[in-house]
Amino acid sequence: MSNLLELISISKYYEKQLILSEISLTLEAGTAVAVTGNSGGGKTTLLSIVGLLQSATSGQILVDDVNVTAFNRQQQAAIRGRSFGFVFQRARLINSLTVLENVILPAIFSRPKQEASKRAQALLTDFGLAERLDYKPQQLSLGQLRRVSLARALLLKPPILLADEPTNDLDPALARTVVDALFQARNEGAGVIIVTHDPALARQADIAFRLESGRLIRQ
Ligand SMILES: Nc1ncnc2c1ncn2[C@@H]1O[C@H](COP(=O)(O)OP(=O)(O)OP(=O)(O)O)[C@@H](O)[C@H]1O
Repeated sequence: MSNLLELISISKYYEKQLILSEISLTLEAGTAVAVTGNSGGGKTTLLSIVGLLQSATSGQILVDDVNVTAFNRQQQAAIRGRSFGFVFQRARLINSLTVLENVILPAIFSRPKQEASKRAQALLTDFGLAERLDYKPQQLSLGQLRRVSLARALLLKPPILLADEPTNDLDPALARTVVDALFQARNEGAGVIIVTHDPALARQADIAFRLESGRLIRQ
């Protein structure tokens, strides 16, 4: 199996506070990794560093064996678009676009519109949002926003999926659908990192870590 992602001794300080301490992690294709830990422990910070949304104070990040640590913003944005799908707490959806348009957005330059629209509609239907295609993000609940964000993340079948508390705000049946979609992507070869408070979800992953005092401890 190939390494999709490698973190080498990543540390992060906010001001003088150490949040992440020398974290090393390898993500292989077709593997789901769960990260649990206390609230405020740095899980979201870790995920946003992995996704090149913010930089670490020290350490290296390799994506597909390329060291991207020193890439500029534009280069990192290109890697993000190509390699990552994000399912984050604050889904960055565009308020002036409909649900369907938001989900199709990542594909506008790379796919025929019809093909992208078909897959987007299929994903949104799977996630119980068939009746909401023409809604705007501000007309949706948090749980619905989370599912729109998951559909958008899955649209282009990215090699790496990063999910921050993907089952929050969802009832058990919908949580199951979302978790199934993430593991289906894993089965199709994606590397998936899931930050979660849910021990049952963490147990389902191939490898589970706990973030404790800034260190990643394998469970
Ligand atoms: N931009 C920032 N500047 C300063 N401190 C920050 C910043 N972002 C996060 N922090 C602090 O870093 C710590 C880790 O935050 P983070 O959101 O990564 O934790 P978390 O484990 O994801 O928490 P939760 O489970 O509650 O979502 C917290 O104490 C938080 O207050």
